[in-house]
Amino acid sequence: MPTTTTRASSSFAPSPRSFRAVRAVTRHAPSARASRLNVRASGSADAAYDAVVIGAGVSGLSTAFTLGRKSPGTRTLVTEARDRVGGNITTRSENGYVWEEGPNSYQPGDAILTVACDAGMRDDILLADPNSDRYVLWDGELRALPKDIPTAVLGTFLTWPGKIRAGLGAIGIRPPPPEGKEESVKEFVSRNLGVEAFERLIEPFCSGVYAGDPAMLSSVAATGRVQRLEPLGGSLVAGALKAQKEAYDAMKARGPRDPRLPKVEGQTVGSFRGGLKTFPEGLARALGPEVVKLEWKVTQITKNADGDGFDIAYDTPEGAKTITSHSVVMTAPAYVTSKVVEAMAPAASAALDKFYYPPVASVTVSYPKDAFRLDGTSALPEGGLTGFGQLHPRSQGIRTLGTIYSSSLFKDDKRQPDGEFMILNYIGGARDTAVKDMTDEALVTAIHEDALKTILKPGTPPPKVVGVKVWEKAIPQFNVGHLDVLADAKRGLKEAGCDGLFLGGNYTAGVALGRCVEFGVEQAAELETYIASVKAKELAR
Ligand SMILES: Cc1cc2nc3c(=O)[nH]c(=O)nc-3n(C[C@H](O)[C@H](O)[C@H](O)COP(=O)(O)OP(=O)(O)OC[C@H]3O[C@@H](n4cnc5c(N)ncnc54)[C@H](O)[C@@H]3O)c2cc1C
Ligand SMILES: C=Cc1c2[nH]c(c1C)Cc1[nH]c(c(CCC(=O)O)c1C)Cc1[nH]c(c(C)c1CCC(=O)O)Cc1[nH]c(c(C)c1C=C)C2
Repeated sequence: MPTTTTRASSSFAPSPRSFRAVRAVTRHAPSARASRLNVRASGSADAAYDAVVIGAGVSGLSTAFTLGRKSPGTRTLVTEARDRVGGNITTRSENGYVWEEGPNSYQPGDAILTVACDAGMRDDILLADPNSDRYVLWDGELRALPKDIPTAVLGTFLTWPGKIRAGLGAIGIRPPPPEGKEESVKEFVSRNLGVEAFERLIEPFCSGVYAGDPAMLSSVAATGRVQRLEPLGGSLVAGALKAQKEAYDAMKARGPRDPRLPKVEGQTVGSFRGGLKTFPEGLARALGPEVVKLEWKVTQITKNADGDGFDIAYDTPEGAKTITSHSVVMTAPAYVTSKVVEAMAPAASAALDKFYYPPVASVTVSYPKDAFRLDGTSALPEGGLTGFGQLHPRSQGIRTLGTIYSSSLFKDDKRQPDGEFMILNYIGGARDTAVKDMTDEALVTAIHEDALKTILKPGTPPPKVVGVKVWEKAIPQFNVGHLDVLADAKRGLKEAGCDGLFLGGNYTAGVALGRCVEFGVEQAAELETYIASVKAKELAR
């Protein structure tokens, strides 16, 4: 029997409590509403807030936290539809297990580490063993992804013809980029590095980051840091050298690294003591309950009658409310934002509705430590697996996209009972959307049968089920055309006169947690400038 199962989409499912609230309330006419807001002596409605951030995932919380630190006087509110903060970050704990239902770790860039230190979480940061291997299944064998160029050249990950093709392509001996055409990841990588490198290295990477289809993902939008190397240097190698120089110069210009930040080595990834949710909960605590409002579900945003901001309508546990703000940062998913701006900015709404979020199920199970085969991966002295996890290219006959070795990743933070080893399996994605209709039992059977083919000893009985979560709309796909659609959405807002409404969140920033935080920090600076300009105009009136 499962320890726990949850089935919910990443979109907000209203609680029975908020349904009751919606039915009970009589909506206020605009004139009555104005009387509930700050009213100036002149009688016009004053904006109650300088900035309202919608969504208390990492993007929204990082924006609000940074804004609060940079401009403490700013009247800021964060509103969240669910009864908890974190958004996709959902760490669960029960019966001696601590497990992640959404993201499992982050790349420890300076932005996320700095925000964590600023919010008092320095001692909670966990960094995994920098040598943790990522394995890719190929021809029945789990092969460690090469960590550097010498390992890629000397190792067995690619065949000799594959290595030669990739090497020649990387130095620029390959077909030129097509003029005026946005390439998919599959087209870009196959052209630059050859089909073998694409199939063995990049196709599984697209699963392990987007649960996506590399024939649909855009090379410029989904792998921008790699894609830009070709135009930067004329080839991937020349571009990488130039990018390295740029990064070195930028580092020198920034000055010495903040001494509070932990040293980041090799391929390490990060988490927090007690799981990833420690981070959003710590940010929400630092902001305080007056700033972070839970179960406040935005239903509509309109421009306010005075033209100096927005009216934001909510369903809340206390009934319907409308507040006003000079600026709004929308970090809810694109399909939510599309609905709430529809009346005010129909063209932006239509663009936002185009972003695609496929379903992904995360299935966490636990086996006795000695259930694992010790070939393919190295063994802990007492059994079990070491490393980060494994990915399964679609061509290899395994339905599960990949498996995280949860018990090996952050060993110092005990997350399962003694004698057991817990793994987190992701299944579904853009090329297997049927997972959203599978029962929890069918999902567990699917991942167990796959694990028997790769890491379990033959005959291992079914696992203890720790938790099953189906994300019906999991990760936005940065598919071909993504950047154009995003530009259309921004243009639609501008043309509808919505200056002061900013689009944020993972479909704008990038899907990595670290990137969402970095974007939140950047957005806070943009907001600060915008609010200052609104206040200057007010003073001049
Ligand atoms: C299964 C899975 C695995 C992942 N693995 C990783 C990983 O290992 N590493 C990594 O870096 N990233 C990973 N990601 C991606 C990462 O988790 C997300 O990109 C990131 O958490 C997005 O944060 P966000 O704040 O932009 O959006 P969200 O987390 O989606 O936050 C948006 C918030 O808006 C709220 N909201 C929605 N509607 C309304 C409304 N009407 N009114 C008010 N609020 C509303 C939502 O409830 C939510 O809290 C994974 C994602 C998934 C789904
Ligand atoms: C199989 C499904 C998924 C797994 N993780 C994700 C999905 C959809 C989501 C995800 N994973 C990573 C990121 C952030 C990327 C970043 O730039 O920081 C996201 C959104 C990190 C990541 N995970 C894997 C790789 C190769 C990367 C890139 C950076 C790094 O090397 O750390 C590998 C990997 N992901 C998953 C598994 C099972 C796996 C195994 C090796 C699950």
